[in-house]
Amino acid sequence: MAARAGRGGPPATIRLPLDRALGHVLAEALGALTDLPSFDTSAMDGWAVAGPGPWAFEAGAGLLAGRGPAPVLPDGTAVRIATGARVPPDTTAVIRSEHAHVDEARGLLHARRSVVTGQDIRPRGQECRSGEQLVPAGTVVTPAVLGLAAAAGYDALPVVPRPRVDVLVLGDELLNAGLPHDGLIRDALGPMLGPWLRALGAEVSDPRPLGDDAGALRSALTSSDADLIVTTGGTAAGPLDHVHPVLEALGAELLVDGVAVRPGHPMLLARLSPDGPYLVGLPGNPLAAVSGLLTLAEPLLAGIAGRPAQDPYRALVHADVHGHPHDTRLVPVVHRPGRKGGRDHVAPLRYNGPAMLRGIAAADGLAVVPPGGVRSGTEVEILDLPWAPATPWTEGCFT
Ligand SMILES: Nc1nc2c(c(=O)[nH]1)N[C@H]1C(S)=C(S)[C@@H](COP(=O)(O)OP(=O)(O)OC[C@H]3O[C@@H](n4cnc5c(N)ncnc54)[C@H](O)[C@@H]3O)O[C@H]1N2
Ligand code: MOO
Repeated sequence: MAARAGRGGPPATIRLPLDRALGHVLAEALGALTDLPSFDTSAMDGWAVAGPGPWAFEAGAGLLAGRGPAPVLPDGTAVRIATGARVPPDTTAVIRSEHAHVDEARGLLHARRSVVTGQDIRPRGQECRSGEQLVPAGTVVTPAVLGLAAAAGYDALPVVPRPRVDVLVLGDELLNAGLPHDGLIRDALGPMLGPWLRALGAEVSDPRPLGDDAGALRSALTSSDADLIVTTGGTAAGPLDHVHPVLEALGAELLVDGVAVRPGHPMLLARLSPDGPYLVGLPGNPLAAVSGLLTLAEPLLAGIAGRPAQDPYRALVHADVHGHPHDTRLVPVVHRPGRKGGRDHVAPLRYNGPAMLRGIAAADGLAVVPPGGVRSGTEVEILDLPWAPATPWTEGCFT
């Protein structure tokens, strides 16, 4: 539902220079603007040779990287060549300097080992031809994608603008500094949500502490120009839980109003108006808020940003995990390699109560545990945390 909502409109496209494009999603596929390499290139420092040896050569620095085209290399001759230099036409092979014997007296070059035609030459177009697709639309621009784009001739990239997110932190009991005291506790969600949402590709404003003030919540919602508003706390039915009443007063459409998931069952997804921002209401219990982040905010943002949603996958779980009688549980897990011939698996972590963050801080994923629980050795679906990402588009392409 959240992913579908996010994909509702066509994603906008902007062009950003390479040094500002990191982390954005490509709005279009990147086609190579040139052959790569764009000329036959020496892969080693050594000698370009033509025909069978020994080869006559002239003294001097020879062919260097970054210079214009070299003249044709006549049969039976050799010329010094640097890594990255253009290989002269009619070159048979490049011989690495450590595999060559230079007879200065006779002006002859000998190979110390057999020479294979084409060795240590990177032929033009070896990596790609001009126009060939390098990276599909929807790919997140990583440092490596930036390098590839530059190599292929790009100065700017067509990307989807980052979704803008406002974070509103509700609760009179929250402190922003120091130790808990007198029933007051530290706000654990404000410091977590900005970086987490940025890791999902969003542009996030500083979290705004609003206390338990329905009027402040209402005016924050109506004055926001974000694509998504994330609230924390106030989703349940307590005396100071203002999220539902304020959404109702604003005529918002509730798309998800509670889920059969623990922790996180009161999470909600709403749209403030048909063209207005979405709102993800995260429960106040910190691990319950993480559940809502992964299952509502992440797919919604992926949809808005044109990014493919996480590919579901399963992994062996290494211990019995108890279940909720009728709801699905999300349990922090960490991936572990199999030892002594055992299979790779995930280990469930302790300290996974709804109000705890100790388990998730050590985790790289959440296991989806069906009602009733699972036995050790069962496969369960895993939701990755954003700092344990996969790159689904490479599968089948280069493997
Ligand atoms: N009668 C019922 N009460 C509750 C139910 C229920 O089904 N029936 N569900 C419980 C569950 S489960 C959750 S989760 C919470 C959700 O409540 P809210 O979203 O309204 O959250 P709050 O009441 O505001 O806070 C809950 C809890 O979390 C602490 N909190 C809130 N914000 C933060 C923060 N930014 N950093 C750290 N901790 C925070 C808050 O102090 C409370 O302890 O409702 C249950 N109640
Ligand atoms: O969402 Mo509560 O368990 O579901 O913390």
